[in-house]
Amino acid sequence: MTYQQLSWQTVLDILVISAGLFFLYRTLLRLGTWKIVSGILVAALFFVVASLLDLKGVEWVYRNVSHVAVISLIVLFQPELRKMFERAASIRKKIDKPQDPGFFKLIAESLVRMAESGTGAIIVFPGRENIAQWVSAGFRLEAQPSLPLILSIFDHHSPGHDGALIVKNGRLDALGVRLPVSQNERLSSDYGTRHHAAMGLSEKSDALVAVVSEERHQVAMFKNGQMTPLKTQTDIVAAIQNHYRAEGIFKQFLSTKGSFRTIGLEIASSVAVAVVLWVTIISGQGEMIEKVISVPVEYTATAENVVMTGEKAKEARLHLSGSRSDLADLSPSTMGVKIDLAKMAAGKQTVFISQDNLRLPKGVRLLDVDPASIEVNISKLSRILLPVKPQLVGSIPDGLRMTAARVVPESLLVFVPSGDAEKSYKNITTTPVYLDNIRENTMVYCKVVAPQSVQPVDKRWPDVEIQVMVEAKSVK
Ligand SMILES: Nc1ncnc2c1ncn2[C@@H]1O[C@H](COP(=O)(O)OP(=O)(O)OP(=O)(O)O)[C@@H](O)[C@H]1O
Repeated sequence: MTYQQLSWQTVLDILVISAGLFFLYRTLLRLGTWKIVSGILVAALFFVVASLLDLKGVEWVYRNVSHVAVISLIVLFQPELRKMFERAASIRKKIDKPQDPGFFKLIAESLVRMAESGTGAIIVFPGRENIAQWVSAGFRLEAQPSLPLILSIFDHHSPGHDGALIVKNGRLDALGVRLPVSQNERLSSDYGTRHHAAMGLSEKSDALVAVVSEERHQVAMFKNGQMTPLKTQTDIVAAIQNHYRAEGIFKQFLSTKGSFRTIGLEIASSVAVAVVLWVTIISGQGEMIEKVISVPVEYTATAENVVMTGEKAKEARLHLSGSRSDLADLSPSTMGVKIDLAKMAAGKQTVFISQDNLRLPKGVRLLDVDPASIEVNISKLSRILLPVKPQLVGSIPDGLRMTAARVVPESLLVFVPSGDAEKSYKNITTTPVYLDNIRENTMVYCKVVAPQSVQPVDKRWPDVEIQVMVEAKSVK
């Protein structure tokens, strides 16, 4: 990248790519998919190095495999992509906040009390996203929260203590709800299914899940696939209040734990990777280059009463300029020079080849063309009757002689260019008839063979019948 190339668009381009890389990394880190991502990053790095070293073979493999790889990645990351889109769709949705200011203290106190007494519990506080698709079973409660009610729900003598309690709009909405268990290795196997279930829902949605550990006598909060053990009631109140605060898209993405130093380092790395990508691949693809290619010249049909005569140019060499990626994708067969004969009147015409009669892709410019113009001879047509002359090849076998070669029809009505050339058309011929194998009177069907400038009046050439009559040579 030279200084001249450093426009505001380039800077914006790099910043957008950096932001994309950073958010992608953060999202995948939160979802615990970073192992796959690091594999992809190593592959990408390998490609960048190969590109810098100009290793054509490796580049070729990457270019050809990349389309399949993109589809595979979409399939592989389908759950993550779905989650990203769902998250984006629910960004504007309002969160169902509890209205009672005493709610937070009440919940925190219940959690602390249960931790002290060693009562296992899971309480779910949904965020903006609908969690219905992830949870199952459970019983509708719709009750006003109170300390005795929460404690009795999770009392292990109570039949409804198994499963999670869902809190919506500051009310106890349902109990005994089953959550999706996390398949991630992020949470140590020292934790049991309660913790893995809380982790599972926090990975799949933006819900906050509070867990009280029966064994550890400890409260932990799960949000965005991260577990945070909390010691005091004040910390628990703060965590729940924080969850209900309107979170902007940036905060959601930054919500994975990390110090300012780590986040700063990640942002700097994203910018660095974006710059390397831009310099090695993107700017390379956008670099303007020139290319010379040969393309076919195509002619449309003429008007009814005229015909094109004389030599026809078949190919033109185009000198083009465009970005490396645009020129690499050019296919000469689909971008020929098109000469429109439909509206041309009789006479000699010169058609200049320009961008207008070429089907060039957007962004590709025509610098020069050889030939610069094409001579087109358009002649009026005359209607004449031309005899059909059979094309007889070889000779009749020994002992036989040909007495006649009749053609049906004997002549055909044709259009020929009028003027001086008109008289040069003496006849039209047929596809060959090989005489060497003819031992008796034979009839064969042949096609008409005529120059391009001779056209049948009836639009299509009829098949012609050739009768070859033979007889035995008389021995003298
Ligand atoms: N998918 C689930 N959804 C909701 N709750 C679940 C789910 N799986 C297990 N639980 C709850 O977790 C309890 C079992 O907890 P377990 O002891 O296996 O987990 P743990 O993480 O070790 O928790 P603790 O530290 O409290 O022992 C079950 O009785 C049930 O109440």
